[in-house]
Amino acid sequence: MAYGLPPAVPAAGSTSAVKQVKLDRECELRIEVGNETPLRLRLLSGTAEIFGTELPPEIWLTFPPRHKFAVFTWYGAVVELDGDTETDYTADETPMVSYVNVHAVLDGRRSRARASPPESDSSQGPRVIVVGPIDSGKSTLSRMLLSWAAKQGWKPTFIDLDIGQGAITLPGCIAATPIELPIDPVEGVPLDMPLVYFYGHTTPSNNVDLYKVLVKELADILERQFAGNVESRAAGMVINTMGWIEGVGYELLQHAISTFNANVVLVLGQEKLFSMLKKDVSKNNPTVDVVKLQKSGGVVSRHVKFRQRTRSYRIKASHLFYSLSNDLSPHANIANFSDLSIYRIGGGPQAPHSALPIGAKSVADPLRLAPVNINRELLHVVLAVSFAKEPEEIISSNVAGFIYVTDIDIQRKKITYLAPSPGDLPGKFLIMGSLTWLET
Ligand SMILES: Nc1ncnc2c1ncn2[C@@H]1O[C@H](COP(=O)(O)OP(=O)(O)OP(=O)(O)O)[C@@H](O)[C@H]1O
Repeated sequence: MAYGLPPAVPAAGSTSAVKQVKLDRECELRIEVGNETPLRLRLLSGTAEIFGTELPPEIWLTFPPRHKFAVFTWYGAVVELDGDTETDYTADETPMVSYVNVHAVLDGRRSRARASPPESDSSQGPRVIVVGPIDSGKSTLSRMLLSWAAKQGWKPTFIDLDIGQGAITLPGCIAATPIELPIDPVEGVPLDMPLVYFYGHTTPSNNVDLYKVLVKELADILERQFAGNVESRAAGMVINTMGWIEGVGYELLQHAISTFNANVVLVLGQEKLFSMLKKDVSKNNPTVDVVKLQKSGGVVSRHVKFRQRTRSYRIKASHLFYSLSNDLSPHANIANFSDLSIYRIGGGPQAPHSALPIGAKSVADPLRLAPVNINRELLHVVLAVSFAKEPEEIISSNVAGFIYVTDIDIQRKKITYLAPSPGDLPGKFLIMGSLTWLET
């Protein structure tokens, strides 16, 4: 957690002043931190939580500019704020009681799973998938359910299928990680041991087949892990999804539900999606619970610009450089072109249209592996470092981390990149998508 120093005395003329807010039971303080400076907040008395994680008493937490969150209290609390906010207001109507009721049901199922014979089907805890349109609060609800479960000693697995935002790692990835402690309200999901697959684009329409293949790979590997781990099997999983719910987006939701064998579908904020899923999911498997939940009035809708900004912020902010070493300060490395084998997935045969027989259509193979020639186009591109030992394993392998190309010297055939640690990369094969990052 980002623990801060005691409050500084505000400078003369400063607009930020320390203020106290008293919250009655079951109320929340909704905050958008100002655009320029961080906000410090502490709990003075009572008890309160941020998205399921309890606040430590009297310790200042520092939230970065533009951060949006809520401090909720079940029994009443007084909090203190130090700094500028874009907005802060208290709400007494929240869906928190219905959310915690869902948690209680899941908790019961976890206990029953733990009490069942290890080999039996009933030893599988809840597999929850959270779905809904963009900005319906899916990530936030996933986070609460995970933190409440962790607080009670469970170690549920968090799976993030949202390639647009990427709560675990970079956008363009799908990932899973065990949650052993309530999620830090400032730092977010821990990056200790994520299992990451690189899709390489921020929308699934770039390559729907590849997206499905990677979801299946992730599900298969988790299934194997669960088979050997009674504790995580009983704790189950919480799956966060994309806000794309129409057309192919809907098909991908159904694909995720069946691939992960989800048995609880939580639908946030949309009646139509709920009734469609209730019909379609129950048809295939009547034992799946499809539950409608109210969207919180506090969820802040982020316009496209802000999304792009958070996306590049996330890429910048350490996630690009997470590595197994957990060293978050990037190192600049130089390699020869011949040292790196870069591949792209999909895109169809390279034969130009004119080379095909008249009337023939080029059949784009979405899973085709194509070697990439190093040229200036790679500048500012984010590449994933695959664990694959052979090129044929690239699609089915997870990734160790990412590098970011900062310079290409065509004459000397040298490539300069930022990586999480100095020295050799943990794998020889690199994957390129459409993910770039330009510091602005
Ligand atoms: N009760 C609340 N009070 C204040 N802010 C909130 C509240 N609930 C959620 N938010 C904020 O609203 C924003 C959107 O919420 P969230 O990320 O959960 O939505 P989402 O449905 O997952 O979005 P997406 O489809 O883009 O992934 C986040 O910045 C989150 O911190």
